[in-house]
Amino acid sequence: MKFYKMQGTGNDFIIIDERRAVEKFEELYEHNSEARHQIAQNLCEIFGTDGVMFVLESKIADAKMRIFNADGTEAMMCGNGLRCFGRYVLDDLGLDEIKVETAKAEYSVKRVPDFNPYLEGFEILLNNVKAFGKTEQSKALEKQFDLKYAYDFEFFTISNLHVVSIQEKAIPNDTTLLEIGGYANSSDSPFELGVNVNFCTVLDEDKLYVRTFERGVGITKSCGTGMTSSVTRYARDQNRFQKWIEVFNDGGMIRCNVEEVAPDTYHAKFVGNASYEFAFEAEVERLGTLKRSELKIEDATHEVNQYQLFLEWTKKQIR
Ligand SMILES: N[C@@H](CCC[C@H](N)C(=O)O)C(=O)O
Repeated sequence: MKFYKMQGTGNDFIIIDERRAVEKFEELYEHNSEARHQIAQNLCEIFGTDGVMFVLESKIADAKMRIFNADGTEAMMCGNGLRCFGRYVLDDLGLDEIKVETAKAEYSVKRVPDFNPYLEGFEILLNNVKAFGKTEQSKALEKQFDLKYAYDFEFFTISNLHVVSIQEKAIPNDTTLLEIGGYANSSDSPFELGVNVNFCTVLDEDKLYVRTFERGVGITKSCGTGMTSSVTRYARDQNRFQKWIEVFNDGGMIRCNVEEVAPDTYHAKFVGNASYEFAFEAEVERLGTLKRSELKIEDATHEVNQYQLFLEWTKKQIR
C-alpha cells in the first residue's frame, strides 16, 4: 500500500488511507485504537513526524479523519492536519470542496487557488471555537510559573484543548516552551488530559506570531487549532472580528478570520498550505514495526521546492 507524508505550515503527518485496504485493516487491526496507537508511535519515530492520520469512510461526510499524536494518544482535532487530510481527499475525489467528519464535529475544506503566488491554499471552517476565559486549571498553570513569567492564560476549545497567552513582542524560546508546555502535559498538570500551550506575540495590528507546545507531541513548527485559538483571543480583545489576520510561525504562515456567532462562541476561517513531501510503499501488516532503512522514499520535489520559496517569502514579511 502507498502512504504519504504531508505538511501544513511545517506540522507534518503520515496519511494512511484505510479505505484502500479495508479488508486487510479489519483483519489485521480490527480498526481498534490500540493498533493505531502503535502505528502512530512507530511512524512518527522513524520519520520524525508530529502525527498520523487515518482516512475512513463516513456515513455523514465525504470522509472521516482520525488523528493520533506522536506519543500514540488520539487527538480530538487538528487544524493543520485537517487541511492536509482535506487536500488528500479533494485530490482523490477530484472535488473543490468537501465535508470531513472528525471525532467530535464536522468541518468543510475547500481549495483556495490564489492563496499565494507559490502555493495553492486550503480553507477550513472551524465552526466550534469556544472561549472559557480563565478557568481553575488555567489559573493553576499560571500560578505555577508566576514568580518567573508573566504569562496570562485563557482556556479555549476547538474540540481539542488549548491555553493561550498573548504578549507584546518577545517570542518565547524553546526553554520556556518546554518548561511550561512540559509541565502542562505532565502527571502534575492541572489539566488531566494535557493541553496545547500557545504563546502569541503581536507583530502589528493584523500580524501575529504563534509558538505552541503540543499535547502528545512537544514543540511543533505550528499548530492550526493553536493559531486559531490565539487569533480568536486577539480578535475578541482588540475587536478585530471578520478581518483577515496573518499568523506567522516557525513553519510558515496562515490567514485566519474570526466571527463571533454567540457569546464566547466563534466561527473561524483558516487558510494555509497542505503540501505533499514524500510517498512510500509498505506492507500494511508491518506498519507498527517498519524501519526507515527498509523503505524506498519517493520525494514530491516540486512541492517541496515551492514550499521553500513560500517560506523565504514569509520570512521577508516579518523582517
Ligand atoms: N497540530 C494540531 C493539533 C494536533 C492535536 C493536538 N496535539 C492535541 O492532542 O490536541 C493542529 O494543527 O491543530
